[in-house]
Amino acid sequence: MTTEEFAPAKVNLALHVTGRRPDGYHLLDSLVIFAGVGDTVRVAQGRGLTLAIDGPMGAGLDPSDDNLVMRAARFVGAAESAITLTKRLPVASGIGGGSADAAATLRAICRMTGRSVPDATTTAVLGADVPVCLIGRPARMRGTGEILDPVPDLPPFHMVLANPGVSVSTPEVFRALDQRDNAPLPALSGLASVGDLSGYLSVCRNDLEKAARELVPAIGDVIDALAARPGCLLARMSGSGATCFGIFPDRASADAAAAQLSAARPGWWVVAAPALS
Ligand SMILES: C[C@](O)(CO)[C@H](O)COP(=O)(O)OP(=O)(O)OC[C@H]1O[C@@H](n2ccc(N)nc2=O)[C@H](O)[C@@H]1O
Ligand SMILES: Nc1ncnc2c1ncn2[C@@H]1O[C@H](COP(=O)(O)OP(=O)(O)OP(=O)(O)O)[C@@H](O)[C@H]1O
Repeated sequence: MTTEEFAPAKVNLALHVTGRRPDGYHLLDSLVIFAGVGDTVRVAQGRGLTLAIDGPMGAGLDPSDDNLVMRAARFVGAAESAITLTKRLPVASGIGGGSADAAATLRAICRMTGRSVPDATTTAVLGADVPVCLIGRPARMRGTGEILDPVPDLPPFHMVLANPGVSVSTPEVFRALDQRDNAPLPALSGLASVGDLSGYLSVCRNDLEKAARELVPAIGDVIDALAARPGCLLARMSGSGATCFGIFPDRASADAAAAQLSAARPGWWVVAAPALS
């Protein structure tokens, strides 16, 4: 028997840094959604616990015991599992690929073995983004990532995700912040249309963007290039970067923008994808 789970990209539509704990971890207030592009985790019965990695973004990723897939498998006590990760999301790029893979692994192994999926909060030991990835639905994420609240239904919309091909170290970005006590997100309500959503987001921020742009100036080029595409309602960085997203009202405008951007910037990773509801 083989079981397969999709590991969708996580997108922080807004990310406010509201404080810092004594242990150095930051308090966040973030509107998180998922995109219809991601990695795949396949689990089959195996001898021992093994991991193989393929896919267009798999080359630089080590299938060792430290891989988040292996850590997640051990977390739920998997012993006899042959896991294959098909990596399509760029590594260390602000869209939570490793966390999404960990969450998909937890779901796949629990389904296969009949165990119940762990409570999301307990999975924060695997990484701050793992709980929200395990929930896998739009959420308001607070604390250091473990406080998750559902959000009112969001309107359908499409995104273009773009990454300049430079990996970014999350701890380095947090360390470089010059302000850590920003206001929380405004109340989430009245987001019936994509215009309402982009209006709401335009008064929010990604508080990691300034520090990330100082470390990786190409992030500014990506945001400018997305914002210049016809139909783009808002462009912003996700997570700690360097992937940025543009919001588009429909699939046709997102597909056209992605095609234009890929042609203009052949070295970038560019993809159009719907927001998952
Ligand atoms: C930036 C976000 O992607 C937003 O969704 C997450 O907060 C980061 O999630 P993640 O990559 O799963 O993060 P982890 O692997 O747990 O942490 C990497 C490092 O980021 C810093 N970190 C992470 C989360 C957080 N709330 N405060 C932090 O200061 C810590 O230095 C930590 O050592
Ligand atoms: N399965 C995996 N996929 C990606 N990265 C992994 C994986 N396992 C371990 N890692 C390591 O985790 C680190 C973060 O990678 P990831 O792609 O999750 O970053 P990210 O997209 O910036 O995450 P976030 O948005 O949560 O900050 C990298 O240094 C990478 O080597």
